[in-house]
Amino acid sequence: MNTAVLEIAGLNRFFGGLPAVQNVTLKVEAGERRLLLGPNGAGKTTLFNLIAGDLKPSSGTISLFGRDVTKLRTDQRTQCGVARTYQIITLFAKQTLAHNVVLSLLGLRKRRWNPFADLGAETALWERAREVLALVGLGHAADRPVLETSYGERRRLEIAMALAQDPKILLLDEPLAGLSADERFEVQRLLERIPRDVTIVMIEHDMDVALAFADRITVLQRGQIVVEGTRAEVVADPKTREVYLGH
Ligand SMILES: Nc1ncnc2c1ncn2[C@@H]1O[C@H](COP(=O)(O)OP(=O)(O)OP(=O)(O)O)[C@@H](O)[C@H]1O
Repeated sequence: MNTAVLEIAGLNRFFGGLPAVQNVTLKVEAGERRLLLGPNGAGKTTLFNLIAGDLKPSSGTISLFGRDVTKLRTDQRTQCGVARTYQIITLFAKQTLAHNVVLSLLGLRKRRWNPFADLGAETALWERAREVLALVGLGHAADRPVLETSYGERRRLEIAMALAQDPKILLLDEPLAGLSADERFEVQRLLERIPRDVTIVMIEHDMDVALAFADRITVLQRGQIVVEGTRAEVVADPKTREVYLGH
C-alpha cells in the first residue's frame, strides 16, 4: 500500500535561467519526520514554497495524499491539509496572540479578512485559538499583544498558527533559528508532542536538534538531492560531510 503523503517527481524551478531546485524526486511517508539539510542557497526554502504552492514549478509534479496538486493554489493546498511556517515571522504585532491565530483560521476558511468585522463573535475560532496556544505553552499569553512577547514566544505562536489549521502535513522552516538555548529546548519539546498523524518536514541547521528529531534526512546542494536516507545512513555518508560540513 502506498502511504506517501507527499510525492515529488522531477521537480525543477529556475530563477532567470538559474536552477534553484533541480530534478528533485522524493517521497515522504505518513507520520514521518523528514529533515531537509543543506548549505545556504541549496534550495530548501524554494522547495517549501513549491510544496505549499507559494511558487509554481518550472516543471515536475507534486502530489499530496495521492492527489496531483501541482496546479492548485496555495489556499487549495491548505484545504488539502498543508500548513507551513516561514523563516521570517509575519505576524500582526499590535494584535494579541489569540487574535493572530484567529486571523490565520479565518484565512483557512477562505473568508476575506474584513477589518470591520466583529471578530469577537467568532466564538468557536477564539476557543480553537486558545486551545492551540495552550498546546504550545502560550495559554497564559493569549491576550498579550505580539509586541510584548519574546522572539521564542513568537516562534511558538507561528507553530500554533500552523497547528490551528489542523494540518496533515506541517512544513517548518527553521523553527529554532535565533532562539536561546532555553527557548530551543521548549520548541523541541513542543515538536516532540505533535502527534504522529501529522507528518512533518523541517528545515533545520542545528545538527543535534535535527538528528534527534528526524526519521529520514534529505541533503540538498545547489538544488539537487545529494544524499537521502535514515539518520544513520546520512551521517555515515561521506557526501554529507562534504556538502554540509564543507570538508
Ligand atoms: N525569488 C527569487 N528570485 C531569484 N532567485 C531566488 C529567489 N528565491 C530563491 N532564489 C535563489 O535560489 C537559490 C535557492 O535559494 P533558497 O532560499 O531556496 O535556499 P535555502 O536552501 O533555503 O537557503 P537558506 O538556508 O539560506 O535559507 C539561491 O541561489 C537563491 O538566491
